[in-house]
Amino acid sequence: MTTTKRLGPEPKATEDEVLIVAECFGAEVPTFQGEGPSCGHPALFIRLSRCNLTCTKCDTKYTWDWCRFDQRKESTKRSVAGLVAWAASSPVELVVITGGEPLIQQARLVPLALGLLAAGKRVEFETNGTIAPTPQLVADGVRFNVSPKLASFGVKETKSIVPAALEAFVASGRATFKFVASTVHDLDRIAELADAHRLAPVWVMPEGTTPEVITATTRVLADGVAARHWHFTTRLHVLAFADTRGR
Ligand SMILES: Nc1nc2[nH]cc(C(=O)O)c2c(=O)[nH]1
Ligand code: SF4
Ligand SMILES: [Mg+2]
Repeated sequence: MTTTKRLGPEPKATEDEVLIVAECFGAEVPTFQGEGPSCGHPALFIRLSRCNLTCTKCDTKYTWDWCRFDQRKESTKRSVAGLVAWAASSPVELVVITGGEPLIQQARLVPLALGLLAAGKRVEFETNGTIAPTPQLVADGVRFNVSPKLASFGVKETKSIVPAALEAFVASGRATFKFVASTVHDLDRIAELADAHRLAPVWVMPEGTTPEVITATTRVLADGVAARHWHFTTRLHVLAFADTRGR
């Protein structure tokens, strides 16, 4: 086989091959997947900009709240090829694609996910569960951590709970449902939603951006989660790295 040396710069990516990215991390300064079924696994992160919800308790408002943050400073266009090359240059196997809400850019995520899989990675999406995944995105090696937002998270459930999208995630066979909770009352609401939409497996994660709040909330929630035979996850990056941006 002959190889052709490319002369000059990389060809410019077309709009179809470009994603709006808030930040990529985990390669230069290593970290773990801090949440959910892969908690504790070494991971790379691609955080996409933009969200279709406006939760008051959101901890990544720099992906969508342009009253507080400068959109031009907080987002960059990155080519799919460049993102795959970035991930491929690291030995870390798991790539977490988060946001914001990553599935807003779903069409362009298909080549990204397929490129990452071809490079030997596995892929987890952190999604709010309001946008159904297309069949092309539901590939072997891809998982969805679906995090439907409760009213107590500061969003109207008429916006955050989209039954058809939740049903599509259930049907994918590749989703876990990871609810952020602060109180035992939140657990009752999670049970109602899980029953109504047949969501399984259910994971509960304590809300909080400090180790103190996470520990206190873990103690509030643990008995109720255990009694329902649900799964529990902490937020390891908050405990380990004090919720530093880029960890
Ligand atoms: N270490 C680490 N793990 C994470 N898992 C989900 C994250 C997110 O922001 O979606 C996240 C994050 O921001 N950092
Ligand atoms: S869905 Fe997630 S990223 Fe979007 S506003 Fe709510 S917490 Fe923030
Ligand atoms: Mg986070």
